[in-house]
Amino acid sequence: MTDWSEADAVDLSDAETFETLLDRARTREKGHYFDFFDPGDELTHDPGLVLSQSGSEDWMGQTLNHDPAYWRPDRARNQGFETVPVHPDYVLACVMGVTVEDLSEKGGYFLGRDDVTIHRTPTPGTELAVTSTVVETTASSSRPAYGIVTWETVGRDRETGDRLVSYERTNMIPRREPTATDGGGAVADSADGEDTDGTDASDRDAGDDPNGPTVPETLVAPEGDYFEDFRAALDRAEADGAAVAYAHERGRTMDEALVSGLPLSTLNTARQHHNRDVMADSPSGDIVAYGDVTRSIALAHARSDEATYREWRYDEERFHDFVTLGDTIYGFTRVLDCDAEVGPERAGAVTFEHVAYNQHRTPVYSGRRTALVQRHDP
Ligand SMILES: C/C(=C\C(=O)SCCNC(=O)CCNC(=O)[C@H](O)C(C)(C)COP(=O)(O)OP(=O)(O)OC[C@H]1O[C@@H](n2cnc3c(N)ncnc32)[C@H](O)[C@@H]1OP(=O)(O)O)C(=O)O
Repeated sequence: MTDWSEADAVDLSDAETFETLLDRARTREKGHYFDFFDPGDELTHDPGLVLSQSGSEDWMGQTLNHDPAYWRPDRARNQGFETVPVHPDYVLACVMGVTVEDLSEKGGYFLGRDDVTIHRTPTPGTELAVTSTVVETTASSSRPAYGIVTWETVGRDRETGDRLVSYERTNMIPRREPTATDGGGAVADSADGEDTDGTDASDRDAGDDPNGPTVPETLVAPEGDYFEDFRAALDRAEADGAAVAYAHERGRTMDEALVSGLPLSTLNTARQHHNRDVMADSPSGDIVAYGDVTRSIALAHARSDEATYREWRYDEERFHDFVTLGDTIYGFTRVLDCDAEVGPERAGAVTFEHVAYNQHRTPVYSGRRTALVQRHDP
């Protein structure tokens, strides 16, 4: 009888032999199907990840988050940090990155995130301890091949146990037994970047169309980057029946470093970001950007037009469409509220709605953000 453990018993370099072997082999799968998750289940995410200055700097450089408080000791101290901290977008992306293997590596898409709180801004060298609890599992009525799962995730400092960030996140997760009626066609339609009605958004003037969307006639932009500038703009807009909303000039085209490099640096193992072979056959037709990268770029565009003091809270974050290699991400901001009573003397809270949109003017992300913004004269 052949001893198959003998090194020479099979020629693995012969293509035909190898293909036959592959056909017979069981694939040891990664990740979990929808059916695995039950409300109340708790999961501890084992990959330890140590937040690093180089990781944070790479994230900030690539996403255009160039706030000097996260690069320079003098500017960090000036903003109330003891030493240069790691950037909150990097922390959030790392906390979520290490959950992917347990929660969403099987596939499906990151749909949204709510109730995101930045509890502390850690320093380089902080080791993460991340846990998740299944909050809700629901069937998808439009996509029988998928279910929708919401988890609550908390990222802590492993040494002190202090909470760093917490949030609720929702993904579409494939079922073990997919049906033939997966609505992939609808996705393919939107993935090509065309509007579904076949028109270019720039051709439409909502104000002239009685059936068009309701939008304010006038949009006001703040005159400067400080808390008082945002408050003055809101006052001006209220007096004129206008809204405070503006676009940011910068754009960032999605390259390999952003689409595959940054998620992998957070230990995010979602195939969507790095396996072009599998993704060629998926609704998006190619690898897609990590939602946290897309979002961070849009927020960076907004922060470049704002004297940010601290990141604080985010809510109603939604990912509306795929972002693939070569897409360019721009940012648009609406100012919702200014609260002078919150925060330290030198800053006030401003609540924004930010949109990331692509070169076809299609929104790919939207979310609310409350940040502390510096005052002119504390
Ligand atoms: C991390 C990570 C992965 C990633 O980062 S992937 C990159 C970021 N995400 C994306 O690129 C997805 C972008 N979104 C889309 O392309 C479309 O939304 C999508 C996924 C194709 C779905 O399109 P639909 O038009 O079918 O979308 P619907 O709005 O109808 O949603 C489908 C069902 O989901 C429910 N739903 C949507 N958002 C939420 C939410 N926040 N909370 C709860 N449920 C939500 C929606 O109600 C629909 O339900 P039905 O019962 O009607 O099916 C990683 O791997 O973790």
